[in-house]
Amino acid sequence: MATLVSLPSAYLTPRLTIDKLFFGPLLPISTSTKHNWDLNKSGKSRFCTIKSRLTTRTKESPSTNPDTLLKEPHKYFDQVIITIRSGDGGHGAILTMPSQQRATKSQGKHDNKEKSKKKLSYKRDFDGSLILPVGGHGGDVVIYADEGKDTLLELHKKSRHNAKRGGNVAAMGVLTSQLRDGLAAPNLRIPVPVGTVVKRKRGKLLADLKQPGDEVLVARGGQGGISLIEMPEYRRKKLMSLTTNVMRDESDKVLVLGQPGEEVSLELILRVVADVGLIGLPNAGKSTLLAAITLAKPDIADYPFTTLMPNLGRLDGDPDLGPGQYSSEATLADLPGLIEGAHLGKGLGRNFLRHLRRTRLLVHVVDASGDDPLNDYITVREELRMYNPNYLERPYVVVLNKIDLPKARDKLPHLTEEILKIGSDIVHSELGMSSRDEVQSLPTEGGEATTLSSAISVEDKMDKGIEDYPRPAAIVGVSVLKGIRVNDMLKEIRAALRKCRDSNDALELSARSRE
Ligand SMILES: Nc1nc2c(ncn2[C@@H]2O[C@H](COP(=O)(O)OP(=O)(O)OP(=O)(O)O)[C@@H](O)[C@H]2O)c(=O)[nH]1
Ligand SMILES: [Mg+2]
Repeated sequence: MATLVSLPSAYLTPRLTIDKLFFGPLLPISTSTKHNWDLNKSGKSRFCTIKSRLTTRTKESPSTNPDTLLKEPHKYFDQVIITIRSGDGGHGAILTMPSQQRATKSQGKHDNKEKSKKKLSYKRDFDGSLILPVGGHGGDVVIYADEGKDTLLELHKKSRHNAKRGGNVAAMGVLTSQLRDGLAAPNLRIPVPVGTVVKRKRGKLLADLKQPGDEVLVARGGQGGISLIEMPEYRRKKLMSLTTNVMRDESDKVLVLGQPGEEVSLELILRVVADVGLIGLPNAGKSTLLAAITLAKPDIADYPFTTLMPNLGRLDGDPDLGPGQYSSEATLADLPGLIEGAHLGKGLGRNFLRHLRRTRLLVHVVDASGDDPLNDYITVREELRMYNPNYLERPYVVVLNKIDLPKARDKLPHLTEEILKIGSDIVHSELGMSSRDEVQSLPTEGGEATTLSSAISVEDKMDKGIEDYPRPAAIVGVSVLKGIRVNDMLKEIRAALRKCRDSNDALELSARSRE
C-alpha cells in the first residue's frame, strides 16, 4: 500500500546516507522487540529482529507428544494453549529521485532512457505530492469456526503459529507502480471447531465462536515502514512545499522500519454446541440411543467408557408438524459415561461435563436391567449437582433403557414411580447467570414455566438436594437396541424441546422488552 509522505528537513539533506539513517539515533525502537542491523561479510546490511533483553517474551507452549495424543485423546481434544505471532511490518527504503538516477555518469545513454521512462512511473497525488511505497503490512492472525473440525487435537501437535512478515520496499530506484501490490503478507487463518471459546492465556475472553464462520482477529500484523527520498537541497524545498502528511513516532522519529507483530498466548476451550445432551452411567446405552435416532455412528460396546469424547448426531424434524418440522430439528451430544466421584476426578473425571453447558435439554439414560437402577439414577443426578447445580434446573427426559430384558420390564412401574417422587414442583430460571447460554426456563409437570427473576447463587444451590430440583418432563421405558417404544421416546424428547424453545423465546422477548 502506498502512502503520502512528506519529508522532514532532517531527512532530506544530501548528507543523509542509508547507513546514518539505519545506525543513527533516529531508529524507532519498539517497546516489545528491538530492531538491529548487522552486517554480513559482504558489508551488506541485513535486518533482524532480536529478542529484547529488557522485555520478557511469552514462553512457547510445548507441543504435546504425539504418542500421548493417540493414547489419551479425550484428555486433550477440548482444550489447548497455543502461541501465535502476527507478522512484522516490512521496511520502507531510501529511494533516489529519478532525476538523480538520470544524472549518474556511469550509466550509458540506453540506461538513461530506461530511467527517464521509470521516472514517469513515480506516482503523484492529485495535489502533485509524491506517493512513496511503504513496507508491507505484517500478516494478521485470525481464528475462525470451521464446521469441518471436531476437536482441538491438531493444535496440540503444533502449538506455535507465526504469520508472515510484510515485504520490504526494494532498494533505491524501484518504482511505486511495481511495489504497490504484493507487499502485504497474507493473514494467517487458524480453523477451530464450532463452539470454541478463545481466551487470552489466564486472561480475558476474546470470542465465543458459536456459529460456523464466526471469526476473531487475535493479533494484528505490524505496520509497514515508510520510504524516504534522498535528494539535493533545491529539490527538497520544492517537495516540502508540496507535501502535508508526516508519519512520525512519539519521539518525532520517522518510521522507516516496519513495526513488529504481536505475540500472544491463547487458551482455546471447546464447548460442544448441541441442543440435547445424553447423560448416564457407562453402558447405559447412550451411544446406542444416538445411533438409533440419528445417522451418527458412535462406537458401541459392552464395556464401560466406550465413549471417550462427545459424539454428535442430528435429529430430524418431526414429520407430523408438516412444514414446521424443521423447527423441531436438534443436535444431540452423546457424552462419556459418568460415575460416582466423577466430580472428584474418578472415571473420565468431570471435564467433559462442560459440554452440557450449551444444551437446552438433557436425556438421562438409565439401564433399567441393572441391579439398582434407582440408585444409578440418583448417582448421576448427584454428580451433576456437585459439578454445577444449574444443570439440575435444565428440563430433562428420563429414558429407562433395555426393556427388552425381562429384568428391566419387571422393574419398570416401580422404578417410574420412585423417580417421580424425587423432585419438586418449584421451577427456577437461570436468568441473570453469567452466560446467556445458560438462560433457561423449566417446565413444571403441568407444563407451565415459572421464572424466578432473582438469580440464586451457586452456594445456595449446593445446599439443596436433588429432591429440591424439578422432576423430569417425561419418563419412558424403551429398548433402543431392539427398537421398542423408540417413537414414544422421540415424541417426548421433541415435546420437551419445543417447550423449552417456546419458554426461551418468551424469556428473550421479556429480556429485550426490559432493555
Ligand atoms: N439388551 C439391550 N442391550 C442394549 C440396549 N441398548 C444398549 N445395549 C447394549 O449395552 C451396551 C452398552 O451400550 P453403549 O451404547 O455403548 O452404552 P454407553 O452408555 O454409550 O456406554 P459408554 O460409552 O461406556 O458410556 C452395548 O453392548 C449395547 O449393545 C438395549 O436396549 N437392550
Ligand atoms: Mg457410549
